[in-house]
Amino acid sequence: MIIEKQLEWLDCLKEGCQKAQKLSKQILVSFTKRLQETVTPLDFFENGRHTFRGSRMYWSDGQDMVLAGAGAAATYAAGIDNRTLAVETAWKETLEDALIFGDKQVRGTGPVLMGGFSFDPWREKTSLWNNFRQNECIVPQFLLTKKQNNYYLTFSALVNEQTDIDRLYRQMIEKYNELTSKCQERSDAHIEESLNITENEKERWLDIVEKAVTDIKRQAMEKVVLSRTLTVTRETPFDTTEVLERLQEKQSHSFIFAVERGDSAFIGATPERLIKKSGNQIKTMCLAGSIARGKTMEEDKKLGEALLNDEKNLAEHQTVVNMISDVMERLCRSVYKPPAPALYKVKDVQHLYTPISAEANDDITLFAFVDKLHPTPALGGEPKEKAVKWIRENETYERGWYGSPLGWVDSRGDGEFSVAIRSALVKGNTATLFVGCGIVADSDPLSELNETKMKARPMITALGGFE
Ligand SMILES: C=C(O[C@@H]1C=C(C(=O)O)C=C[C@H]1O)C(=O)O
Repeated sequence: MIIEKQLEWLDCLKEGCQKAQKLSKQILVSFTKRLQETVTPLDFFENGRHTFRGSRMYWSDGQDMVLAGAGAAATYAAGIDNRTLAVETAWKETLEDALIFGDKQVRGTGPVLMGGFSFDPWREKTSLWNNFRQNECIVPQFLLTKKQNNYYLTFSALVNEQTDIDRLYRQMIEKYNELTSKCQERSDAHIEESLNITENEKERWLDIVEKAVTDIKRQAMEKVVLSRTLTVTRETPFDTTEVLERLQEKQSHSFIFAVERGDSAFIGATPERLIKKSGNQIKTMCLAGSIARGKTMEEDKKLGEALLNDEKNLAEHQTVVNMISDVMERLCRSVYKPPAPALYKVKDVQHLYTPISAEANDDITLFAFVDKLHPTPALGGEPKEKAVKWIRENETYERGWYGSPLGWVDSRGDGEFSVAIRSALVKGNTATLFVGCGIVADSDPLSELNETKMKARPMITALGGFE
């Protein structure tokens, strides 16, 4: 521990308290320092196991950025109507008077809002997701940002005129020491145990797919994405860090995430980006249309080629391209997309993929993109409102945060939201896995069922099954 750095955080808190007195309001104070001695994001996450259980979050972009948050300095949730913009407005109000110290140039440092939104706020809540609000973004009290090989730690706190600064400071330094201490070897702790896998309401799901096909043929809608759940149990409780570690090991190029609330954790490794914003530079992607990976390179290539030429999958994909392009044309200039989809290969599955880049019009925020894009027809359908209503009325379980925007935004407005698929909600010794697929006029229920089985494999592996 470097003494001068500790004193800097104390000074920041004192300044925050003075400003809170002057303005008679709560002030968000944050302080970022570059870490000389590194603690990996997974160690940081694991170190928070006792003190921060239920308020930890992990998010990796699968490239060069990992964020790990512990504790909540501030929490933002909103009702059903205009929820994305309501969270954004509250966040902007906080930022107006926030005191931000330390290095301000690095993306994903300083006060960062991390969290997500449920798939459909109008869907009735069930006990499955009882630990998760419809939407919730938090500014972590401690945020570890790994950017390439640089590590930054951001402290954040809300202070008011009454805050006992010395006490808060002492408590935070104690927790900081705990979070950044050397982690014991975890791999020994891995539990090899057999899993019990149940496919829930399989027959009923096949009927729902058939009903969707009938409605699509009647032209009630063009496409709808239907999902189902599998329940995976074992004798002993699942361990969030262990699952994250396996995802990180086997699917390091996907967005890897974990959000803990109460004694539940929503975990996954998704290939799908909803939106990334750096300054005015925007990146999004259309990912729809799926086939298995081959057992040999040759088979893999053949399957890929079949997918690239399959009319049903191309049509499913095009629906997504049309909708996302339309949103991009409205909110951006210089929209670029390749003329035809390419393949995106992940563990066990390959997809049709069209990346889109653009330059955002001035004043268009990351939240505005989230608001307009979610759900794309890769997770909802087309037309959006009809498909989401159809899902609400016909799917037999609550999606909760599955298929929803999950990510972060910093005080500069930069950030990224992934689409939370290939995921599971883990609670004790039970994991609920979510898998879905796009249904169009010529969908065959049994092939769709097989597609969802294939999509469940990576998560089952991460829970300790298969391999
Ligand atoms: C809905 C899921 O995946 C989505 C549906 C796809 C499809 O229908 O081909 C492909 C990728 C995702 O956009 C899921 O994995 O649960």
